[in-house]
Amino acid sequence: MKYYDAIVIGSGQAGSPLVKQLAKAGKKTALIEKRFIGGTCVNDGCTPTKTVIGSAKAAYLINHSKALGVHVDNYQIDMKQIKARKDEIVLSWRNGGQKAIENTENLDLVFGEASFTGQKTVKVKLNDGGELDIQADLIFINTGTTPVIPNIEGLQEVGYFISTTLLDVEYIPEHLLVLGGNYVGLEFAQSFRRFGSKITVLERGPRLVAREDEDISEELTNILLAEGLDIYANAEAVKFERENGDIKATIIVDGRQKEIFCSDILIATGRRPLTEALNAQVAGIELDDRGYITVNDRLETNIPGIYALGDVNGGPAFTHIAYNDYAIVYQNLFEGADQRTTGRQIPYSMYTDPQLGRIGLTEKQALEQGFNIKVAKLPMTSVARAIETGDTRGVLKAVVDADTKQILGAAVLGQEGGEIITVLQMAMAGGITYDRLQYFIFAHPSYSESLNNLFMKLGR
Ligand SMILES: Cc1cc2nc3c(=O)[nH]c(=O)nc-3n(C[C@H](O)[C@H](O)[C@H](O)COP(=O)(O)OP(=O)(O)OC[C@H]3O[C@@H](n4cnc5c(N)ncnc54)[C@H](O)[C@@H]3O)c2cc1C
Ligand SMILES: NC(=O)c1ccc[n+]([C@@H]2O[C@H](COP(=O)([O-])OP(=O)(O)OC[C@H]3O[C@@H](n4cnc5c(N)ncnc54)[C@H](O)[C@@H]3O)[C@@H](O)[C@H]2O)c1
Repeated sequence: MKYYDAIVIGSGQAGSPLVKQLAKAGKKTALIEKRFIGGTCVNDGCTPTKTVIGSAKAAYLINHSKALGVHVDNYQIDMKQIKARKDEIVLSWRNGGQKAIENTENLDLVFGEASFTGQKTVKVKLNDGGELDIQADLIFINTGTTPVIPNIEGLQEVGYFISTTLLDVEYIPEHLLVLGGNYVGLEFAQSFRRFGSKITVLERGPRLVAREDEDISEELTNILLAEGLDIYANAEAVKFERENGDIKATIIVDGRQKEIFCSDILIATGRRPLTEALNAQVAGIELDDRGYITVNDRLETNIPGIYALGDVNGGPAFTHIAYNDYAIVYQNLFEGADQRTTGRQIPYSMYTDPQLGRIGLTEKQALEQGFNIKVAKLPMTSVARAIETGDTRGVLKAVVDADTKQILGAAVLGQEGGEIITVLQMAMAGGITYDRLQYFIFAHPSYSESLNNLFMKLGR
């Protein structure tokens, strides 16, 4: 048995910064990672998808440059080059992260799969053979999630992509059937449409991005339809089979059966926590009924000294939230702070093009919570910067408290939506009321300047 002060399981977006700080604080620390440094975000998620989305955007711009007086006769999509560029960027992040960890004193990096053997003891099945038994008083679990694969007749036989494997294709799928109409499904669907694939999206729920307000979902759906995607809501695949080299999908849309022929399938139907291998029950760690680790608002499990950070604790599954989990735990343990997850802001941005930036409450949530609200909306066609740049797709929407004038939430579907939402997030954090933003000085011509006109819609 080897003794440490701290063990971190998983080098995701919380574990990687945490191990360096633990070691710096003088704790003898072990980081156990079964795959790659950087976890999902660096290797399978944010970094590679946003790199591929960058290539897809270039294709879109070429296709739409004529309206700006720029005529391009010919262009080719080189999937091998797109993949190579993605690999290079991912590797540079992964290797840079690994080097920083290896160069940290007091920190052992162990490649292998960790599982609990007792309350504070862990066995590591080493990737290059053998096992290692370790023990520590402080244990931090940051094992993340993995895709959920629906149990559909014939799916295993015909084969399918998940987000990780689709990132490695070196050809353009002829007709990609995408199951799931949310973040993963839509970012990939739009990108591959721009590379030249025919795309069909099946969403089981009543509409795309169903957590958003209906008007935002509809606006985004119309943008994607205009790019040539076929979209079915209230839709599920019930059977797959091979027929003459194609995949025949039997689907049910609005209760009616239909057949679709496609060449490839992407499963983007959500993710589940990576807790099975952990053997958490041996340590007495409580999981919820979906397998997520239960934590309090300081991210500690029911076992004192064992924490769960990032996607695996069932909080909002975003990199910046995993990072904030790290910040909360670190500040509480080493800076004497009392940081909690309760009430923290949850911004996010979906990287369709245009992006959908979001912060705070939707209109529906604000009404459900009993606020007396006013809603402001401004189409991107009224935004000077968008008109001048040549892309007026989308809309800005803000929900405010009519009594206190506080901003309760906002959605920005438009160019730089993910950046504009940050301006609103800071206004919300600083308690800047909407009436002050009506005459706030923003640089001209910027997208953020449109916030003047957005809030003017609410009157003085
Ligand atoms: C396609 C895709 C695109 C995404 N894009 C975005 C985006 O644009 N913006 C955003 O904010 N979020 C995005 N996300 C979500 C984001 O990637 C995750 O929220 C983030 O990576 C969460 O990190 P984490 O720290 O919880 O764990 P992860 O990053 O998932 O890391 C967990 C690590 O633990 C390791 N591990 C698991 N079990 C064990 C074990 N038993 N022993 C040892 N090691 C183990 C895994 O190998 C992994 O390296 C995306 C996700 C996907 C799938
Ligand atoms: N830009 C970003 O921040 C970003 C990008 C990608 C992923 N992510 C994160 O990754 C996580 C996973 O994303 P995701 O899109 O895979 O999951 P998700 O849970 O967000 O969406 C899955 C969608 O699939 C639908 N669905 C489920 N089963 C289905 C079926 N059998 N047939 C058709 N539709 C079905 C659901 O109704 C839902 O709309 C998200 O929680 C998100 O936080 C974030």
